[in-house]
Amino acid sequence: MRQEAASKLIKALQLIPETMSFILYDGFRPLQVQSFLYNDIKNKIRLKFPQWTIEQIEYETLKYVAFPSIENSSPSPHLTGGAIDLTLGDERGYPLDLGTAFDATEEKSATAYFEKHRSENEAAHINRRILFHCMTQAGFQNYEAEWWHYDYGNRAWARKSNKDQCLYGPIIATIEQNELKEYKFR
Ligand SMILES: C[C@@H](N)C(=O)N[C@H](C)C(=O)O
Repeated sequence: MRQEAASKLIKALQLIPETMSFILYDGFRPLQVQSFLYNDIKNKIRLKFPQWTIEQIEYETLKYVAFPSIENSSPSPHLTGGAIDLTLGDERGYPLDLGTAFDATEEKSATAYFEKHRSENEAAHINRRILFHCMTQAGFQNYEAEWWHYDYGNRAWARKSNKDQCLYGPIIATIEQNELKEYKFR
């Protein structure tokens, strides 16, 4: 992650109850990884809804994964180093119940789902609130379709925080044989 975004994450970690921990999934992603995820999730949605049109499949895909882009004007959030996917763990680092699996492409993944369906899963309702309040208090913005996705400094963050400008553009990384060879900030 970018340095300031990482500092904000440490701040959020200091706000969660002592009996909890953070489990980090994805921070910065190079374009190849974003492209892989985009195609993978699109295929899964195609298999789940074989009767859907291409437009419906693309619409649903874009709910759960950003279009892979290194354009200065519209980089995918994870390509900026300002996005983080995470969940809460217990004190030994075992994941707590947040209501769905990470990356589940379903209605229940929406952060506020349990606000209206509290009785379905009281623990997930409380855990999502804890994650949300600690992350937003530290300066992150949540992506409403995914309880695990938070942004700092990128375009999504700037838009939701009413800032005129974002802090981070894309990070252009060269990957060879699954290793990061070189990167530059934009
Ligand atoms: C794929 C999922 N973990 C994710 O990161 N989704 C958001 C929308 C993204 O791709 O930026």
